Amino acid sequence: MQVTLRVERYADQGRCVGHIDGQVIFVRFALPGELVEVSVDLPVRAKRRFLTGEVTKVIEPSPDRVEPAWPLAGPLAWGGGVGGADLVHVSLAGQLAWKQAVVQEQMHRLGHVDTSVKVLRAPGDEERGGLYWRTRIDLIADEQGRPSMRRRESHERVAIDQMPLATRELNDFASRLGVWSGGFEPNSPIRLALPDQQEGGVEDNFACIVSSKVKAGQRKVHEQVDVEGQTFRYEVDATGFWQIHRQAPHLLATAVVRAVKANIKAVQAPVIWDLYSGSGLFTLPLATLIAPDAQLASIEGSRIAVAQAHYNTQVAAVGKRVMALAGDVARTLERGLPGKLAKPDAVVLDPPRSGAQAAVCQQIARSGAPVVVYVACDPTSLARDTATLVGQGYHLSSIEAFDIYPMTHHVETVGVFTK
Ligand SMILES: C[S@@+](CC[C@H](N)C(=O)[O-])C[C@H]1O[C@@H](n2cnc3c(N)ncnc32)[C@H](O)[C@@H]1O
Repeated sequence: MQVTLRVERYADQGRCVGHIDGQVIFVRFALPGELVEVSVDLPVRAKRRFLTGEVTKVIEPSPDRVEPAWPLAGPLAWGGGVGGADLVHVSLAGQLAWKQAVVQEQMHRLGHVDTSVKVLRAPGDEERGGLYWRTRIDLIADEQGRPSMRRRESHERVAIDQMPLATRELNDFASRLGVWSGGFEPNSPIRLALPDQQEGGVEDNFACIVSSKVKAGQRKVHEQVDVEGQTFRYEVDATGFWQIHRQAPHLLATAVVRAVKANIKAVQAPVIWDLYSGSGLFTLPLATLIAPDAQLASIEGSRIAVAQAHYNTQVAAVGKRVMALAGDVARTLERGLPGKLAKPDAVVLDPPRSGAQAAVCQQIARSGAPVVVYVACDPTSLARDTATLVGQGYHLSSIEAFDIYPMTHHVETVGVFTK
């Protein structure tokens, strides 16, 4: 079914909201204020509270609308439908405005906090037009063994010979390896990882992993992150979690260290928790830059990541001050941490998209930590957890957001809570 409607405002998941015959519709590739023609999706269930659909024609465009820089990622009706770039029709300034509006709205609606959030663009993204930022990509071999991406709303796979969200170096590296020419076993998952170019880097510092097997490079890649004038080095499993934007590790680790430093000035030997700590991106600078006698407990669910965090802290000569624990955060905190570590002066947490959720927020509050630095990749989860933390006596003392996922609706937010 095709309908014409006036788009009203931003909604979640990169969609905007409108109405047809009094019924709510969430529209992909739209912008507020536009008059658009929309193809309404076939209903998944007979009884629906709302409809979904996608723009097929723009009759009155928003000033924020641009031609998709990567047409394959644009609307299906224009030959797109591929590839995780749901804001590819929005100018870079418009993307920041969109993300700011969504974070503020979610904090207001679910967090019950009115706040003004500035969304910062990562250095270099403006010049690159919001493209060429991923240091990791995941593809899947199609039936002919070529690297491909799935077309939305279908089982069709579209063979690709470049990935414009990946850095130019990663695209070139894939060309040199012959990745774009195919030859893979159909349906194999392909992961490519290439750390951002760094001086004095390690030889063969890349990974091409196909169906969990290393086809080229190494399973462990080496990352360098500059934080407050110091360079930190990490060994990271190429199949595991690492911030994907080339600038994200630097931006987030800097924001976290500054927030902790600013809030625990007077404490001589602070105790810090780093929850959902991955391979230790924040653990290393926190252990090094906050105070010479700081003690840290990091908690992470992936055993491989914990082994790497352990290795990374040993190499950085802070291993004695860090207890790297493997396990579920809620269960580990329930069991309790030993001695001084039980009473943190600051808690840093960087949970997955679902957030920390009420139980962990309550455990943090029970620990008595006066400062909580919350790194969130989903504003909805952050807003829900904000409501819990505020209910436990914290207030949101600052919030900033980073556009480390240009061309997509995703946004990273760092909230600092104090009591
Ligand atoms: C967003 S990542 C952050 C990692 C790290 N702070 C970084 O920036 O590299 C979230 C991490 O939480 C871990 N994780 C997810 N659920 C968990 C849980 N319930 N308990 C412990 N760790 C968990 C994941 O394995 C992942 O490494």
